[in-house]
Amino acid sequence: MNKDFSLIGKINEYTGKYKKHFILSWIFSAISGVFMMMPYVFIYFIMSELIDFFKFGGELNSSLLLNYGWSIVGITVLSFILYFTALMLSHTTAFNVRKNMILSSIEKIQSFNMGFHLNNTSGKLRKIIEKNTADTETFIAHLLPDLSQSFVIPIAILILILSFDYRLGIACLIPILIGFFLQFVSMGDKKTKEFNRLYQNALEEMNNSGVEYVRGISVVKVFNQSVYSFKNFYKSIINYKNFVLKYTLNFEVPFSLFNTMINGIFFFIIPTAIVIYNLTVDYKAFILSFIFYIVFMPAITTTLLKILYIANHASVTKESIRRIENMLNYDDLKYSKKSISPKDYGISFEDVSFKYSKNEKYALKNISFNIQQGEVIALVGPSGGGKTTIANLITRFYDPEKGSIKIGGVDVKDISKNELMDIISFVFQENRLFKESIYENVRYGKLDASKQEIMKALEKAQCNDIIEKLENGVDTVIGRDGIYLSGGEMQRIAIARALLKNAPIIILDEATAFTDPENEFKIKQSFDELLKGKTVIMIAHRLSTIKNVDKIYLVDDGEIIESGKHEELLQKEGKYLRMWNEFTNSINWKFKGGVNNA
Ligand SMILES: Nc1ncnc2c1ncn2[C@@H]1O[C@H](COP(=O)(O)OP(=O)(O)OP(=O)(O)O)[C@@H](O)[C@H]1O
Repeated sequence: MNKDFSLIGKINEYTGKYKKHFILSWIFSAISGVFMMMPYVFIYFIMSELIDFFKFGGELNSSLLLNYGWSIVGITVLSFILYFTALMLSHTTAFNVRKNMILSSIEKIQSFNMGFHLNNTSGKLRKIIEKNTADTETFIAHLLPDLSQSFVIPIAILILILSFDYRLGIACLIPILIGFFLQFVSMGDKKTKEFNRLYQNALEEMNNSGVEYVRGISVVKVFNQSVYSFKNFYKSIINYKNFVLKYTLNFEVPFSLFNTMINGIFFFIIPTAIVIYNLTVDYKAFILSFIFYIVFMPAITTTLLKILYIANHASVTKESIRRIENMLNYDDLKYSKKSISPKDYGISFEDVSFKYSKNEKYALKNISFNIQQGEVIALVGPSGGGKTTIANLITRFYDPEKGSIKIGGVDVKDISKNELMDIISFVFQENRLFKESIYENVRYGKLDASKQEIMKALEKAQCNDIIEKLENGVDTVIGRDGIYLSGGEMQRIAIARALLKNAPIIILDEATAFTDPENEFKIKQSFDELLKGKTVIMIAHRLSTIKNVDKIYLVDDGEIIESGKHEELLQKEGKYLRMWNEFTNSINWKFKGGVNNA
């Protein structure tokens, strides 16, 4: 979203049922702003009485003065009460706007396909949502009431300064206008917007690399490094510092001039007063006005500085909202309305080409292959060859640029999102378990599963030994009270979840990558259960695990360069044979070293 938008209009979109609070906060604050100016009028009347008394003598009308005094107290108290109410209302609005922004962002993010999530880490998304909604909340809570005052008070000031003595009023206006002109020239709306954009970029970069740094702290510690060695983080801190410093120094002269101008109203008003004094005949009116302007000056200066402060924050908030909306402006995959159910669970790739982004090379080039329902196939090949990409396309984490992917003869684009997710189970390289009980973690596979079904899945996935050693059994919360599971144990829980889901298509991505021999044996047993009668796509590096599959596809540089059964591929004496030899050599090498994990 690069179009300009109205900040108030945008905030209003998120107020929900708190729209009334939002409007009332504005009204109360505006009235309070007008009331804040009124004591100056009474001060003028008091001064008028005093000048008459000192000049002409006679009796001082003390009851009138007392009335004026009490009026000042009353109006000031009323103004405070109104402002306080406005702040209460603006705070309630702010909390709710933030809540609505977070909820709608999460709802939208959740609906995006996995491609979005693979390219945007959860840490990055969290930072964007948290920081920008916090900026918006602060603005609404603390500055929104002042924003309405910044419209009303200048008008009130203008009326006041021009109505007592317009000549002195103009003398006041000259430095104000010069000050704002200087400020506008040096820091116009466009420049402020650009500054805020660059500032937030620098801040975001520093935050993101900070998260990366914290995540990699174990490496930093093991290698006895410091923050200086973590180049990205260090660079982003220096970048941020340089940017802010350079920009601040840019405004050293214009901002000092602005400040001097609006604080230097006396410099204009005193010479004007001297000239008018020599011309005027009504000395009382003149002296009265002059004293009034002297008393009123600080109110003008404070208000003007406040307006500048609000304008700056409004620009920051606008940029914050723009960032959230840009993130949510993701071009998600389109799902067909017709939604056809596949006839069976065979998978075919027909001349599929794909690249992750326009400027990158093709990750897959004209790939075609067929997997029959119930077949177990394996994708092997060098790192970066395109194995995971094939799996990502079946689940529609992305759509191919060319060609089509079909399940049971139906293009995956024509299968509804829910059905596609229901018919495929994905066992990832790193299986994420939620910070919940083992029972709940497995239940995510099928939300309406009975306890019996869940326990059965755990048993089939060879998880009994894990549950037995934990005091609270299946109710043990993983990640709490120092209870953590090993990679292999987490994998078995994830397999139990997949078993419970009982999807007809299973994709295993490097499923045995992190396991020790004992765990691997158990995992193999649980796999046998999981894979029974299913269409299976295995992505594997350890060739020993896929020797018996129905068909092996060797994917290299985005192409299938060899395919067939293990024996057939060996006979071809091509790349697969070389990989197999390297694999068996590595086993022998490990044997010599006395360790064999293959
Ligand atoms: N999210 C992504 N964005 C951009 N490029 C990507 C992304 N994921 C993979 N690639 C690129 O696509 C190509 C294929 O990667 P892919 O992960 O499919 O290979 P792989 O065979 O599964 O590798 P490995 O065995 O190391 O997991 C590589 O060049 C990789 O750099």
